[in-house]
Amino acid sequence: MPSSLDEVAMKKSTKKRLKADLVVIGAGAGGLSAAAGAAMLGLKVVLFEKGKMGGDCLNFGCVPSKALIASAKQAQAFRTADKFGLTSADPGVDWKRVKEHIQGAIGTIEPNDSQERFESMGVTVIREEAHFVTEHVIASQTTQVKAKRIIIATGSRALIPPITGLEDIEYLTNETLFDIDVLPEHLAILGGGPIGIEMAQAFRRLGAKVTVIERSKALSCVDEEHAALALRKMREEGVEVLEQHAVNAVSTTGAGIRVEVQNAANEVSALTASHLLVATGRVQFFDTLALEAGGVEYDHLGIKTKPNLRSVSNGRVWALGDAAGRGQFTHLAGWHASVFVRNALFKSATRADSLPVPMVTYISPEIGQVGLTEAQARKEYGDKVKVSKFEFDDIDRAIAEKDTVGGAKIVALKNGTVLGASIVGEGAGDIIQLAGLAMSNGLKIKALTNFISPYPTRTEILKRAASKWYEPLVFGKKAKFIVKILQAF
Ligand SMILES: Cc1cc2nc3c(=O)[nH]c(=O)nc-3n(C[C@H](O)[C@H](O)[C@H](O)COP(=O)(O)OP(=O)(O)OC[C@H]3O[C@@H](n4cnc5c(N)ncnc54)[C@H](O)[C@@H]3O)c2cc1C
Ligand SMILES: NC(=O)c1ccc[n+]([C@@H]2O[C@H](COP(=O)([O-])OP(=O)(O)OC[C@H]3O[C@@H](n4cnc5c(N)ncnc54)[C@H](O)[C@@H]3O)[C@@H](O)[C@H]2O)c1
Repeated sequence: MPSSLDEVAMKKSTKKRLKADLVVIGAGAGGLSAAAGAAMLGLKVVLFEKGKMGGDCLNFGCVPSKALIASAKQAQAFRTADKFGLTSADPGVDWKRVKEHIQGAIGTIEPNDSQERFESMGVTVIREEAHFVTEHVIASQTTQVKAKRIIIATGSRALIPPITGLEDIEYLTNETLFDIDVLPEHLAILGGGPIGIEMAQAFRRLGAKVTVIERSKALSCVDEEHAALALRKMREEGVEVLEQHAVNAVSTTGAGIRVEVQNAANEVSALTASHLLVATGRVQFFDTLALEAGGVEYDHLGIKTKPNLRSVSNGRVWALGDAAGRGQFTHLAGWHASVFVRNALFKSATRADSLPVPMVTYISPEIGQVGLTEAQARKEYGDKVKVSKFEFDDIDRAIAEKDTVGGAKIVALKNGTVLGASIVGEGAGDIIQLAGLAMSNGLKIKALTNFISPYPTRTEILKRAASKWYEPLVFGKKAKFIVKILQAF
């Protein structure tokens, strides 16, 4: 029930007053999916967005980065055409038109996330910054809403590390990268996570010199062996990846941005780049939300929530997406919205961690990962773990397409329970979904052998990796003996 404090807050305010079943703060992947679901189920929803509808993914994240990667992939195809009997060429890169392509992709998707679309669903959209007034009441500059439930889906922003001189120079983040006027001559990238590595290969393929500076290991989030293969291929394309390198200081000189680095042996050197991208992770920002007024506890990871994403301290509040501090993916934010709808509206008891979350790194070769990596599984389950592998160089479609780099590995317990899978190679992000389906539905490795895979596809690799698991059994002495006996009947 609303407290008297809420009533006082509502009465004292001169703002427009509304009542809602659900207030959603943030119109990114998480907030929009939850708002749409609730509105379609007949709830009165008020949605606050202080910036662009669609949040990070549409405007400064997945969509522009994947559009850029698509341009870069085409540029690379020019260079490597010779292997198909075509004449290779150095692609002419028109950065202005590449940017138009990026904006075109955003523009095509934008209507799905637009204010008009949500208003047509019956959602009240307020394009202002929102904050808590009490545990029940959310306000923006013009409006105050008393809500039965509140969703915090406020996302994250680039974490800016405390590096000497960084605040005094003009550096780029994901919010400014896709707006730059010229293609960088030399792009230095701080951070070898998914953002740094994806952008490194894309800009290199478009013609920039690229140096990634990673303080520990690049792509540490995925299977070690597969990350090493992908990084080797990127280095062969000319991307410089400095691992175990700390950045001591940055400054602007006449020649550009000077980055002073120190390697693991404490040797100091410097490079000068035309542009510097900071991609050293993300941080949730709750500074303007007045969470204390809402009685919402949080820490450096995000809003403190129960396994069903409900706040530990204010039962009316739910946290979705990046703000929940449980991973940063658009598909995860979408799943969080589903967890909210199932729990809050259908009173089910779905946990946010009840399904494995796949991740795809959109480089060439692409890396798709779901569940535990081999190293994680061995650490947790020791010698109960068995790994089954298959390489693309024995997949006919890959051979026909002259792209046999990489392979698949399935990590399972010896009883066939799939713990994880990783694929490196063209199409990995699509292929990994089969493993995700199996894991999400408790299917054992046998299920990955028990379907007809169309020939010739790259997806066949998962079935071949799973079939390898059974090779000793199917083609072993025991099987041969049984077949021999059966021939007598
Ligand atoms: C360069 C880059 C590439 C990425 N690529 C991928 C990818 O390929 N695949 C993938 O799955 N993920 C990718 N991600 C991650 C993905 O973008 C995020 O995980 C996802 O956008 C999170 O969605 P969200 O709804 O939690 O937050 P967001 O999309 O960040 O939305 C939050 C919204 O809340 C608004 N907001 C914040 N505070 C307030 C307030 N007080 N009042 C009103 N509004 C507020 C913000 O303006 C924002 O619009 C990428 C991220 C980056 C940066
Ligand atoms: N394909 C995808 O799905 C995709 C693509 C991009 C981003 N994302 C999401 O966005 C999140 C953020 O990506 P990200 O790459 O910024 O972060 P990240 O946290 O994944 O990686 C940051 C990297 O920067 C390094 N680092 C931190 N401080 C440093 C410093 N001072 N100097 C040098 N290196 C430093 C870290 O060791 C780490 O390797 C990802 O975790 C992911 O969830 C997903």
